[in-house]
Amino acid sequence: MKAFLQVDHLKKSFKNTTILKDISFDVNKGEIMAILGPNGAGKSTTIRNIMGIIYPDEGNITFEGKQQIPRNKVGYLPEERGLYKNVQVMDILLYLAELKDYPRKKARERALAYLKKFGLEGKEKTSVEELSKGMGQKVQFIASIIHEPAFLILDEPFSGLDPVSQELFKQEIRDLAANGTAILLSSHQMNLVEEMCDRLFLIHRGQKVIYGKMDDVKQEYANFKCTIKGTNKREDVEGLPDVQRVEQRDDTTILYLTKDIHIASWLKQLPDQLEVKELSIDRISLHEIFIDIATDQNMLNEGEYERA
Ligand SMILES: Nc1ncnc2c1ncn2[C@@H]1O[C@H](COP(=O)(O)OP(=O)(O)OP(=O)(O)O)[C@@H](O)[C@H]1O
Repeated sequence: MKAFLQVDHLKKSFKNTTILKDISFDVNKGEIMAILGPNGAGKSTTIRNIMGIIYPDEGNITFEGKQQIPRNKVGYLPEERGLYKNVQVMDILLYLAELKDYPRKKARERALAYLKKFGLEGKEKTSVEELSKGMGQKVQFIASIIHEPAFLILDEPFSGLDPVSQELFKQEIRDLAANGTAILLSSHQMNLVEEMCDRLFLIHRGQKVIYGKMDDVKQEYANFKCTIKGTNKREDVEGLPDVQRVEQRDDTTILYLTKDIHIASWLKQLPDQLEVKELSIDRISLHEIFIDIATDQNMLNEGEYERA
């Protein structure tokens, strides 16, 4: 796959504080790449560097091999929402398309089609300030893709959307990638990231922690967990083989298991005195992997992971 965006050894400090320490990743054409990390990790700072809003202290950012950002080929849904308020929906969409040198007639056609798709048919003449939060977000999303960008940055695209609208956005983002758009997506909604993204780049305190294909990351980090309903003492389960961590709440015990264990064999050796009203085996989710990293639990202490 060909990279549209290449970020190499990005470093950025504000005053005397280093915010980004040697960040490198790329985004290929036709893929959805997630940039993830706890609050304050440096995601928006990375995106602002890519967009040329701020400049890196060190490092290189290239678009199809060139240093200059090809503004007309880039779409950006920023974290800070806000379109001009006192303007009609169609006018703002056409204005933004014009800024990208996109033909007016095509822009109007696309705007109408997207407004219809997102349930905003007939809102062309509505003033932006009269839109609800979710409606405003839909218009801003349309604004970011009206000019058919080859590279799209979406910062928290799902916030404030109802479940139906989330599905619409999900499908649209997938379709854009399927048509060759390179997409960099930042979101705290791990379930959506897990479903949608091809690769992920996870930063913590301005440094890379995980960079790789979603499937490989899950394979590497999504260990099994065993959830048991029943009254069991912590000390009775803590000593069981291959148990890395135990969580207990009321009569539920969750045993986080070590990597690469054989589940059938592990189940066979559970002691007879264990009270089991219900038992389930699952792989931990990206959400749980994220929490482990954000709270500095053991998982990644053995080193970094890269398999992009
Ligand atoms: N203009 C600035 N001046 C000084 N510090 C800044 C500036 N912008 C960001 N920072 C700091 O850089 C760090 C990273 O911020 P950033 O906004 O990139 O995080 P983020 O990963 O996008 O977080 P969130 O998930 O909360 O949006 C934070 O500690 C923040 O306080």
